Amino acid sequence: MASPILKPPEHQVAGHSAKDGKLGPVVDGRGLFYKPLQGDGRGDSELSFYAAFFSHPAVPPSIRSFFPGFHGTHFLPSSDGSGPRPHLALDDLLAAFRSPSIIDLKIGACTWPPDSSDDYFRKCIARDRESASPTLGFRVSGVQIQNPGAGADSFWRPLRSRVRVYSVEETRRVLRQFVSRNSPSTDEKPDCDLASVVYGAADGVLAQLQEIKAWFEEQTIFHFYSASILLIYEKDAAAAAVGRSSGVRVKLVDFAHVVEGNGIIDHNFLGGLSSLIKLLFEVITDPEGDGWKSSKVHLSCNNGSLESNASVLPST
Ligand SMILES: Nc1ncnc2c1ncn2[C@@H]1O[C@H](COP(=O)(O)OP(=O)(O)OP(=O)(O)O)[C@@H](O)[C@H]1O
Ligand SMILES: O=P(O)(O)O[C@@H]1[C@H](O)[C@H](O)[C@@H](OP(=O)(O)O)[C@H](OP(=O)(O)O)[C@H]1O
Repeated sequence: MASPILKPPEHQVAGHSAKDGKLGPVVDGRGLFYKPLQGDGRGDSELSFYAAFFSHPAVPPSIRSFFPGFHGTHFLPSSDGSGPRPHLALDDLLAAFRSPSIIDLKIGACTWPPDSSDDYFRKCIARDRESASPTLGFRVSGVQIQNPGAGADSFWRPLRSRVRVYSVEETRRVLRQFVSRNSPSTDEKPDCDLASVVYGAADGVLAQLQEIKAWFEEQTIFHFYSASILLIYEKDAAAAAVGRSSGVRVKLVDFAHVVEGNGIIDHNFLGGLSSLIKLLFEVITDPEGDGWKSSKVHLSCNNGSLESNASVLPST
């Protein structure tokens, strides 16, 4: 069989990109996503995580299914032309989708593991403070939303430099735009028409997040700093899903900063996940988006604490 042609993924919404001669992931068009091992120990750390996670007897198969399948490392040419280097071979989570809407949500008020260097701590906290992470316990890292009015292959992709500094209000809004049929690129109020299917169906986002949360309420094996949850769905499939599977996928990615849990609950990830669940639930129960009130949130973090007076959580 001829070797597959490797190319940058068409639907990558965050992280390092192989476009423009830079180092980033490539796909083979046959179902695999190859992520180059990054330097500074990050690549080795992510590789160790995948090896430990998929061989750990205490991780239930149902939880493994929320992670990309791991197929070892492959020596492949680097997309930046720097020669062959090891790549993690992962399931291509987008392989089955033609026009996917995708959002990458970086989970945790705190994005740096304990024992990070001072430089790394400073880099992370500077980015976190520009974002909704300290307040919400998660932030949007990237998003693309299919724009139905403009054709199946037309997407709204806000600039990543804007997305990563989204305020709480902007985060709430994009979670509504994500499940709306009206155009995300206008000032129109998001109609949230697909929220009950995408977020609320029996096999939808909330049901899957609750399953993940139930595991995080018990597991003390790993602490997931700076990992992301990807939400992926196809608008046409969701619109036609009445009584059938919504086809929505929830996946965890990006494990360069996972550390051992040492018998302690991952409060940082669990807190962000709970906050995300609450906001998504609000989209279903309050599609008009009126039930919000101002409250003060205080989230403790490695090396410090963060406080905010912003309007944050939905009233209950
Ligand atoms: N297995 C996968 N299949 C398909 N797409 C993926 C997969 N893993 C990641 N992606 C895409 O690549 C993006 C970046 O992934 P990831 O966070 O792992 O990369 P990264 O370069 O380590 O990111 P960062 O710079 O934020 O640490 C995700 O937002 C998603 O769009
Ligand atoms: O969210 P953005 O805007 O995509 O920014 C990136 C994000 O913060 C990553 O988590 C970080 O990698 P690490 O988590 O591994 O530090 C990366 O650093 P890098 O550019 O130094 O790789 C940033 O560029």
